[in-house]
Amino acid sequence: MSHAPYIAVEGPIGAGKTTLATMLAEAWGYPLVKEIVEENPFLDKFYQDMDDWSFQLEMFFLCNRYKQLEDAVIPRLAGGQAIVSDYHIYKNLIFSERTLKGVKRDKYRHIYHVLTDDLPKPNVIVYIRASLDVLLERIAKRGRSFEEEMSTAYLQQLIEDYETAMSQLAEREPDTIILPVDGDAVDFVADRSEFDKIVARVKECIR
Ligand SMILES: Nc1ncnc2c1ncn2[C@@H]1O[C@H](COP(=O)(O)OP(=O)(O)OP(=O)(O)O)[C@@H](O)[C@H]1O
Ligand SMILES: Nc1nc(=O)c2ncn([C@H]3C[C@H](O)[C@@H](CO)O3)c2[nH]1
Repeated sequence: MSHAPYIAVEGPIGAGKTTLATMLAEAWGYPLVKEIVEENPFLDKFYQDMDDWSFQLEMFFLCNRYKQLEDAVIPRLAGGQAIVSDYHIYKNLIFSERTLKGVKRDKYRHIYHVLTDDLPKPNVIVYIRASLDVLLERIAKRGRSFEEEMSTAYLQQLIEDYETAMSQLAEREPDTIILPVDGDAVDFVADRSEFDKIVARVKECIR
């Protein structure tokens, strides 16, 4: 491994990333880098009018995640210490390729690569896959008001975008191991033994 364990959890909206990343960080006593959601000033506007607000939202997420990497991830890895994150910065590109068009997409791609190409990459991405029905149920259960505006078609598209993006990432970054978890069948919240199996699989990757 090129640096200390850096474990990211990924998957489409509501898959359980924060839940699993929190459990993993607690199990190992590693710090957790968590996505900023409630303080995001553009999310509710974005869900009301995606075309109008997508560039602002994508730039906000990108700058925010870049800052978290700069402040929390890079210094920790430089000190030889492990960290868990409930996202991989690559998700910015998964979303932006879907939400942006034309000149704004080109500009965003450029800024994304300038900012992220030399950042440390996770050793492992735990990729939670889940079906549309399960995601819809979890999003509804969580009850964030701005997500009530989210269309089913958008969520279905993101499920497919994640599948494509994860296989492209596996080819482009062979040093990052992608561990798929079946989020429909594996309930790591209710069943501790399922969580323990995920822990064991991640451990295998970071030995
Ligand atoms: N395995 C699971 N079984 C049942 N409920 C779950 C499971 N994992 C997560 N949940 C619940 O589903 C909801 C969404 O989970 P969570 O917030 O962890 O998802 P997320 O992937 O981080 O979402 P987002 O993409 O919005 O950041 C929460 O209410 C959480 O308690
Ligand atoms: N457009 C867009 N780009 C992103 O990079 C991104 N990251 C997360 N999200 C949305 C999903 C949840 O509603 C909520 C919390 O994850 O924010 C995003 N939306």
